Amino acid sequence: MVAVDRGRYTCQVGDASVTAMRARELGRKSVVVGDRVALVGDVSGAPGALARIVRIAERTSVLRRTADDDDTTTEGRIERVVVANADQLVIVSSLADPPPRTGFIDRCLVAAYDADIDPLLCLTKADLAGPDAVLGYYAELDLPHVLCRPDTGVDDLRDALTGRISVLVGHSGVGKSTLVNRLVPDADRAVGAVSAAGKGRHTSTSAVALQLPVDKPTWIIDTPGVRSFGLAHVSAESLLHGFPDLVEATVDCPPGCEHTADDPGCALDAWVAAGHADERRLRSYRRLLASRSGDPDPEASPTDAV
Ligand SMILES: Nc1nc2c(ncn2[C@@H]2O[C@H](COP(=O)(O)OP(=O)(O)OP(=O)(O)O)[C@@H](O)[C@H]2O)c(=O)[nH]1
Ligand SMILES: [Zn+2]
Repeated sequence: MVAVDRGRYTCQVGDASVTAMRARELGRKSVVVGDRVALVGDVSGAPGALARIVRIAERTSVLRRTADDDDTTTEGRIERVVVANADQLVIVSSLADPPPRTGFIDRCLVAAYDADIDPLLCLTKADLAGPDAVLGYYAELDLPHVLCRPDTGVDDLRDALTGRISVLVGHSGVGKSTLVNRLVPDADRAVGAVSAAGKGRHTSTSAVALQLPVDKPTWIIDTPGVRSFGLAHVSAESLLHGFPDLVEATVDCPPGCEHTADDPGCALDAWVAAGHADERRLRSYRRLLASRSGDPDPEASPTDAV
């Protein structure tokens, strides 16, 4: 399933784009972009033809987010499946305009590791600022990255995407639509101007899977609706696995240590003091830990940016 719009699902069957509705037998099961589905009815893709989705295949991966982990109401705690069956999460961050936000990248990394999806850091607007600050912050991680700028094309990114199903996430204005248009010239995603507030203008709306014109089956899933990655559904232990540069230290923590700044004897402080990991990574981890219990949104914190 490649797109959904007001209860109408678009499914790719060979070269045909088939419109389908949910069949009643699906019950309350959700169908999300990336799902492999079984269709019955008119699958010709002819104008006006309508098929029905009768079954959803077992998912190989599920990328989730909580709607908003600041919101402690039931609605705010609802866990949503963003995309099914992806094998790579492309975290798109601009190096300037808007400035990179490592807090957001860290959240995405947690979501990727939690879903067992490989992360790829895609740094855009390399013509405006260098990548050293961001790459320095992740120096202890084996994090693959690509740099994109207007004049050098997107060959490195295309190579990293080929043969995979990749989800693109990023704040508004980082240049995601620009990348998608260069990778899939037919996509025609709206490119907007960054607003004076640096927040970017919300120009694109619905998630969609697009096939890249390369020789292996290759998909990118653009998720313009995903503005943040609430992690309330991720356990404290899984959260720590989003910080592979810190996780090793915790074997020396006292039993029951929750690794907060208030935990006496938490081994993470000594680990960072000894120079094994960047102190800002520990602060970021503790902010995320706190955000899950309803404390102020760490993404709003100015210390979030490098
Ligand atoms: N200098 C520079 N500007 C870029 C680059 N890539 C994109 N831009 C500009 O950044 C602005 C935002 O680009 P978009 O592609 O619309 O960003 P987006 O992430 O899709 O934003 P939304 O559509 O709001 O989700 C546009 O004015 C682009 O022309 C780049 O590599 N360098
Ligand atoms: Zn600890």
